[in-house]
Amino acid sequence: MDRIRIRGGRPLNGSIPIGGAKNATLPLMAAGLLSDGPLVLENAPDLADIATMRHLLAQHGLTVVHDKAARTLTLSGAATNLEAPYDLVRKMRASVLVMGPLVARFGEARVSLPGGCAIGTRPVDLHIKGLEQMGAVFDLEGGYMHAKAPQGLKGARIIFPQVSVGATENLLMAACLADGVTELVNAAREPEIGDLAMCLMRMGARIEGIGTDRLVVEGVKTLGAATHPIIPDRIEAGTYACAAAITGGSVFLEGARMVDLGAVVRVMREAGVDVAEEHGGLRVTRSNGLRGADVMTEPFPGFATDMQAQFMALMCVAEGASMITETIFENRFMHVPELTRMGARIKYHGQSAIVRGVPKLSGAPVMATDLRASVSLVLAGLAAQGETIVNRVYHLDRGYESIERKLGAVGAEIERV
Ligand SMILES: CC(=O)N[C@H]1[C@@H](OP(=O)(O)OP(=O)(O)OC[C@H]2O[C@@H](n3ccc(=O)[nH]c3=O)[C@H](O)[C@@H]2O)O[C@H](CO)[C@@H](O)[C@@H]1O
Ligand SMILES: C=C(OP(=O)(O)O)C(=O)O
Repeated sequence: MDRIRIRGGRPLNGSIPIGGAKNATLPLMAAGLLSDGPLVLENAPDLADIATMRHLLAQHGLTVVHDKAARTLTLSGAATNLEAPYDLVRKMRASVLVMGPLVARFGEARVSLPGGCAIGTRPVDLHIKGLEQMGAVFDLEGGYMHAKAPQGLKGARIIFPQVSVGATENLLMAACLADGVTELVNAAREPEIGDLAMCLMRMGARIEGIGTDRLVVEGVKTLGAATHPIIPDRIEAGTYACAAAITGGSVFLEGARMVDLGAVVRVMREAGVDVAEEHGGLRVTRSNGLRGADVMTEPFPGFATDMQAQFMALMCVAEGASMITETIFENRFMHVPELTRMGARIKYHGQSAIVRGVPKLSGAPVMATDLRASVSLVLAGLAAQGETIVNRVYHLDRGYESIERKLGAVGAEIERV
């Protein structure tokens, strides 16, 4: 059951529930290492990455209970093993988020270096440099980062030379238990960071500047129990917004919030898609033709790199040309050759792609190497004439819960085969 078959050409109409954000849940789970808990995370999605993080934390010694019916994750206990093994870290890069909490609370961590991945080299130097500034000493041995801070971490002024979501999260968590004040300058402002900060505050942390690029954290001795609702997944919402738009339908995205979508809504409107706030969610409707629109990926509130592939699929059937520039990751156009196999006209050079819209795509067997590239092929398949088979569905299961059920419920002809 690792392929999805789609027969395209049906406009989507109805309502799609948006789950808790994968990219908020993963750091929130890592925050469970900072206290004995219990930390109760509400609105938890059921995704492969969440299961991987659960395994990682369990092998550190935490008790992690995922009540899928109640959609809660409950984390409790203290870490007894300070090593994050290669086998789990290579499966999911966000595993590196255990490093800050482990060093801050236990004075030591041994975390496998994640290595590169399909979308770029993705080094973790900013995580390491920040922790070093806070007094940790690093050794690299056998592919592992071994960090030690036997006297605990100390507050520091850390100026990020480049915006990094993961490094901001790791250092924010570490700073909560450091001695003194930590200032994170040029911090990432993604909604998932605000969500993490809110949860840490509920656990007893002292943080100022939430939602800005300067976070100031006054370390405390211990953190405690908390219950925290996870924010809705803005990338899942944006993806289904593209599904409504590419099929010429009208879909209500239950739970989605305009404020989290940043530039994505502005660009979709420029492309001729109507996005409106309604009670409890967003309605996305496309009644007329799509127009080409240019985008450049940027840190939040700019256009999210995690929406680039989906927007490109949309632009494949727009009238006119669109220029799509990827500035965050150096290799995030792996969907281009696959979209081309479906009849798209795309040329790319370096970090920019020109998409010239065509009236129709045609279904084909396709495969992709990462999560968002895979879902862009599902979107193209929904609009294409004939049958599309998307292979390697395990990529989709990392970030989209019940994708075939959610799309099927609004009229798509889609099944797992
Ligand atoms: C689990 C999670 O939340 N993943 C998201 C997170 O990934 P992640 O946290 O890995 O992404 P970053 O924001 O750290 O990466 C941004 C850029 O900075 C570079 N960099 C990062 C750290 C570092 O130490 N050195 C360095 O050079 C990266 O290679 C990349 O080019 O933010 C990305 C950018 O919005 C999203 O695409 C991912 O979906
Ligand atoms: C790139 C992504 O995730 P990760 O950082 O976990 O690889 C993503 O969610 O699109």
